[in-house]
Amino acid sequence: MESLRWIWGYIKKFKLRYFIGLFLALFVSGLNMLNPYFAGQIVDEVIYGSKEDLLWPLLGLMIGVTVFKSAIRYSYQLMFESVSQNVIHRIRDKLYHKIQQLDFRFFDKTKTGDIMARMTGDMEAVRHFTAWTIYMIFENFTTLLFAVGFMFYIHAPLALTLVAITPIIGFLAFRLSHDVKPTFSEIRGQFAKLNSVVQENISGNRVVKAFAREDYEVDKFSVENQSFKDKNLKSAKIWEKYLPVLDTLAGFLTVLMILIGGIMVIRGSLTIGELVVFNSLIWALNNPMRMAGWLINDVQRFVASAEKIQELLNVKSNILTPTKPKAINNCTGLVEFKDVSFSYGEEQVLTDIHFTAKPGQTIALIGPTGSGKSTLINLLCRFYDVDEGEVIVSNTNVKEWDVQKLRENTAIVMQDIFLFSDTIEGNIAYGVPDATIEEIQEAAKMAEAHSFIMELPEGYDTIIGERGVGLSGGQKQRIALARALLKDPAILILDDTTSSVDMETEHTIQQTLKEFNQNKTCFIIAHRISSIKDADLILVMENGRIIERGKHEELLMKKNFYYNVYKNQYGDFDGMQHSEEVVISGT
Ligand SMILES: Nc1ncnc2c1ncn2[C@@H]1O[C@H](COP(=O)(O)OP(=O)(O)OP(=O)(O)O)[C@@H](O)[C@H]1O
Repeated sequence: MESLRWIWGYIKKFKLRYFIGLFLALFVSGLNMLNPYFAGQIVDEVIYGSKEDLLWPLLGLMIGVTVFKSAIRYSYQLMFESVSQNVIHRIRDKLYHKIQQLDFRFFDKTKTGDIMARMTGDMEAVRHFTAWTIYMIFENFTTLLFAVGFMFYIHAPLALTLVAITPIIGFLAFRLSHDVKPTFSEIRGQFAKLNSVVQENISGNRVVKAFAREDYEVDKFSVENQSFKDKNLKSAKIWEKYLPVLDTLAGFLTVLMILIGGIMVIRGSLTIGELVVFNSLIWALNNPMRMAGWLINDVQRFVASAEKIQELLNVKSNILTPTKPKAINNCTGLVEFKDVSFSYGEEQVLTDIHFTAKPGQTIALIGPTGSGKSTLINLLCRFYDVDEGEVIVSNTNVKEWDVQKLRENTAIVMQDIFLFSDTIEGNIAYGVPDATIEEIQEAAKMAEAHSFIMELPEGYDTIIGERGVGLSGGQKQRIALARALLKDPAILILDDTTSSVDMETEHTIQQTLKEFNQNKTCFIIAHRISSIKDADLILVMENGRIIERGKHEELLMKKNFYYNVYKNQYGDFDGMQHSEEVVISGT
């Protein structure tokens, strides 16, 4: 019922068309009574009444009714199809819009394949229900009502005998509906799993091949595929139990009608013509019985899919713009972390983080993998909310910002670079769609990407494959950097952005960035000392805490974690020599 109410919310925008369709279906149900009536007239009046001149007009009427009925049926089928396409178009739009609003936590725990299953298979089940199932139920039901009414009008006792069987059918239909429903939920769930396996396999196909794990992947798929088959068969077994009974009852109805009707004809209480009418109308009783099983399946499939779609539509994002966000016209780039603690789940990932980054400063984050560097940045962009403390940007808590504005003022080059299957120009201009080609080229030059782009056969018009297939790791990083620089943000965040770029190119990029960042706040996460040594403030992180802070020289003097990293990267001799120089210059 809930699912019906939900789909009605979408259908009602097109209710005029839908009701005209239903009215036409009702009209056709009524027309369905005419040919049996004419057939009865041919028997009683033409054959037994010897009114041969009525034969051709009656046959003509029968042909006319058939053609007319087909034309009307075709037009209302088109109406239902058009409403269903409009409905599904709106739901798909809404779902896509919803997906854009959902936060990182949702994507952390939801598989892409699951979302894809809702956008495709579940949508199709809803479309089928709106376009076909509803009118089929209505058409079958109204035809049955007309037929029963007509039968009672012709011969009430015979009609009553035939109708007496319907409670059994009603009971069976109810049982089938009840038994089959959970299996459809299972099927939809399994379909989502199957989709996830396929999606992950395609996304990770290079890893699969590199590790020669094709057989393992095939086995993994087979397990899910088998389970999908089993769940479908389990569902089929349930309706296979009921469908033959419904079918037999439908057949039994014909036998019953011939038997009792025949006796009545012999006894003279029914004319042969009336028996012919009953015989022609019996399909209107039979058909709904035969269809009941299939239609119930369709309804339950729709309910399972509608529930899945509603579930996604009802997910609430935790990261929302407040009802009255603070109006910040000029983001200064001042960033303050005040005693920030954070966890993704049970385990604390950041503890007591505090620091201030002034406009124009470069803040570097270094530390072992998993120490919380990227997480800290995630809080700055409000991809997640802090558990304790405050993240303040431009003197305003990030929770008071309009989320979109906050992100417009930050540009991030993520560790896991994602490029769209679009031209290089389109990828660089992603954040600034109306940028001129000169501005795009300028950003590419700053990111040291211009020269390699120009060497490509189609330059900036080169279409890069999904996720940037066709480019080297360093090239992808430079395009992602250009994309961020083009935004000209108040806060620039580079998460391991030059890790795949050679030292020389990295050095050139750094020099360019120094000029570019003069009045911006820049965060650099890196593992290479060379990437961060010129930073105004280096935060050394371990286990979610800042364990050292200061400038390069100050940290070397501390001879602690940072010093050891430096020693490892530059070698003992050079490290010692350099640190001595530093100590000397620091004294
Ligand atoms: N989305 C997430 N859900 C749950 N745990 C996460 C998530 N992202 C990171 N973590 C965990 O949080 C901790 C910090 O991860 P984070 O990515 O911030 O580290 P990092 O210092 O940036 O590491 P690296 O240098 O390898 O990029 C790790 O233990 C990681 O497993």
